[in-house]
Amino acid sequence: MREAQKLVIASPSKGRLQENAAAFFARAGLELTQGRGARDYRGAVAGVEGAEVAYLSASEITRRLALGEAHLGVTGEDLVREEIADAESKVELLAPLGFGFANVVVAVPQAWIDVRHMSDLADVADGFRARHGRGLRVATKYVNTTRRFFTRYGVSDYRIVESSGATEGAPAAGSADLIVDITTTGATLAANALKVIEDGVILRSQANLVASLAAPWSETAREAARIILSRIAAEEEARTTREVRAHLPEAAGDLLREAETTFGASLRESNGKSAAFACPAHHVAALADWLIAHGAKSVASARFDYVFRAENALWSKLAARLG
Ligand SMILES: Nc1ncnc2c1ncn2[C@@H]1O[C@H](COP(=O)(O)OP(=O)(O)OP(=O)(O)O)[C@@H](O)[C@H]1O
Ligand SMILES: O=P(O)(O)OC[C@H]1O[C@H](OP(=O)(O)OP(=O)(O)O)[C@H](O)[C@@H]1O
Ligand SMILES: [Mg+2]
Repeated sequence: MREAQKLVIASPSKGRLQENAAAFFARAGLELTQGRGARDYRGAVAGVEGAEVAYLSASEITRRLALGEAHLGVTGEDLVREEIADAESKVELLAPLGFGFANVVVAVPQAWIDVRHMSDLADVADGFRARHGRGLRVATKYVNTTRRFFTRYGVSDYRIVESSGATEGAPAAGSADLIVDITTTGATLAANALKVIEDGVILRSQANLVASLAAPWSETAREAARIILSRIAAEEEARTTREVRAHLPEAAGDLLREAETTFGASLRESNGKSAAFACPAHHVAALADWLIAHGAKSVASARFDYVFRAENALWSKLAARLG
């Protein structure tokens, strides 16, 4: 009974997301340990009471989140949209994680030279049965995603051929006419003489940190989630922010305020001779140039390890949904 009250974090145990997910938790200073039992695939979070880790495939993680059998998980948005009916009400996508990028696309044989847009595909579908005596066949494991997208574009006369592997081979093998599948580099599509329909990118997916709204959010689970999310948020802010220190002849207030608004930086301290900003990492060079142009003698930037805030944005987002 007490076990069931713990926070369950589901982390990919195999496939494309495994290594990056482990690295993501490690960066946040969360050491996930794996239990000994190879059958068990359960672990813990070092130093965080009340949390346990379930190592599962990305697809199984998505299913458990929907069922409320895991509280937090790392999985692809493509799987969330496909596997969870009414995803908005069952889970909360807390944060995109910057890895596991892949597009879910509609792809047809390159030989279909007249088919470039979804409207062309709708025309083909309409005339296909008259010409071939049967409707179009679409090979995919993204059944729900395909149905929603095809309906939106008025493609109606088709049949789905469920495919769980080597989907790209289906048209050449003669078991389907076109496919809906996930692609990153496009190499597999090209190797199978397929092309992506121009407006046929259904979803630009990446790995997300996802919370279940259906899970039993006991006090223990909430407290563990709050701690874990504050570390994740602190690491994320540290990774995307730099401290910028400038030695200025006179740290005029107007100048500092202009620096803040122009570069999205926030002034942390200033004392007439020097000023320190927290600045988005991608604006550091521009801010430094600008400060030097406005009289700074030197500008140095440094990384933070963690930036903890009283207001934890990730936890606030989740708490608001949990009520
Ligand atoms: N090139 C890619 N191909 C497929 N998935 C990718 C790719 N890049 C990132 N992903 C993401 O990784 C998720 C898991 O895919 P992966 O193929 O690793 O699963 P798996 O654990 O091997 O399970 P399965 O056996 O069902 O494929 C995808 O749903 C997607 O979100
Ligand atoms: O656009 P690309 O970079 O070529 O990647 C796309 C391929 O990668 C995935 O398969 P995966 O290697 O995961 O094998 P699987 O089908 O066994 O899951 C996906 O199903 C595509 O087949
Ligand atoms: Mg795969």
